[in-house]
Amino acid sequence: MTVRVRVGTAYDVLIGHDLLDSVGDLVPPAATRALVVHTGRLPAVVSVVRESLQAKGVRVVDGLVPDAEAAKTIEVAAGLWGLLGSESFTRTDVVVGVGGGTVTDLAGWVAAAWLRGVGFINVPTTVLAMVDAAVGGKTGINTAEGKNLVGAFHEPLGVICDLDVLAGLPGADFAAGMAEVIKAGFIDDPRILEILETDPAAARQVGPHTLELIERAVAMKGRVVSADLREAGLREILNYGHTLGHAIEQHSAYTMRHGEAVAIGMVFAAELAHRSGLIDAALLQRHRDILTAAGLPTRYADAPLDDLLVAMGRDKKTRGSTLRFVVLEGLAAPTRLVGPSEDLLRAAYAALA
Ligand SMILES: NC(=O)c1ccc[n+]([C@@H]2O[C@H](COP(=O)([O-])OP(=O)(O)OC[C@H]3O[C@@H](n4cnc5c(N)ncnc54)[C@H](O)[C@@H]3O)[C@@H](O)[C@H]2O)c1
Ligand SMILES: O=C(O)C(=O)C[C@@H](O)[C@H](O)[C@H](O)COP(=O)(O)O
Ligand SMILES: [Zn+2]
Repeated sequence: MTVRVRVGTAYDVLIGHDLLDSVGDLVPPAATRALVVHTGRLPAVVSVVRESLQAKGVRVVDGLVPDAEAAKTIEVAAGLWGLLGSESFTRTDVVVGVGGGTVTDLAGWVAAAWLRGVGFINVPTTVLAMVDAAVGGKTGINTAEGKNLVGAFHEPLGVICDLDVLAGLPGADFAAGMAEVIKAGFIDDPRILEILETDPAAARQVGPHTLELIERAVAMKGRVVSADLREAGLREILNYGHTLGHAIEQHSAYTMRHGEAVAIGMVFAAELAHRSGLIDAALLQRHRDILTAAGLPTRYADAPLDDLLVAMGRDKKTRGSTLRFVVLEGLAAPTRLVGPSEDLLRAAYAALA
């Protein structure tokens, strides 16, 4: 069964099996070249994508990039722009990102900036990229000062989520992707939480609930970004857990997975909300229970809060020197906590130790 989630009126996210050879169908008829951005770690996947593009008469250029967060740098992006230049890519040509969220973020940004914007297609190969990174049009890279500080909103032409590729995904990466699915559960779709509470193994490996969990998370993200692509307001809810999460990722020099850092960040946000009288102890504990059952971290004490506050000062939700957190005022009821006191921040952080 293939599920199709329409995002806005612009594009579809396809979720199912045996979908890789349909990537070529997303290429606009005028395209003659495609840059396939990938890490070299999934040769069988890239080979099917390449053949699918070639079958449409498109010449494929290989854009090999480093694995994981090392791909999201200006140097790597510049290398790909060099390739696009030497291969004379025009505005009708396309970029295809095949990989995890780091690859789709990079590929999207390279496409967003090339000739001020060419088309790109995402072929996410991790749970995280399928449910979140490849969908919604946030593209970008990191700088030395922080996470995703340079980028653009640039929507893909389409997204192909072939669940077959998840068979070889390490358990820790599977669970890290589920952190974003759990995020979707807390901010919008409690059915996700019920599924994971009934079947905790679903957060760690492919199983009978994988399709439904991915579909629910994509549908939620699709609804939100369709209403607020450029994050004027509503879209901020997708940042639940990310204010502290991004700071922790950066502090770990990106040795901690994005989803793991977001898991800790969600517990921090829940602590802030509980200590502000917005949520009860049971909802706070539900965060810890579901994330722990998924094999995700909920404790953290590896950095002085003062260091993390510097990074949080560069969070995109910050206004001037005022930190703004997405918090819950109930299950599936996100709101904002604006300018929490230093005492509150320190107490919530201490509770993570
Ligand atoms: N743009 C957005 O809206 C958005 C949303 C969420 C996260 N992100 C970004 O996504 C990134 C994290 O993505 P990620 O968790 O996919 O990390 P990742 O891209 O680093 O992939 C994780 C690991 O899985 C490996 N891998 C990928 N597919 C595989 C497969 N099918 N089988 C075996 N191994 C495979 C990769 O080689 C890598 O080592 C972060 O940079 C984060 O900021 C962006
Ligand atoms: O799509 C969004 O909007 C999100 O916030 C989704 C997040 O899961 C994702 O990690 C995103 O890249 C964070 O964006 P940023 O604007 O905080 O860099
Ligand atoms: Zn995220």
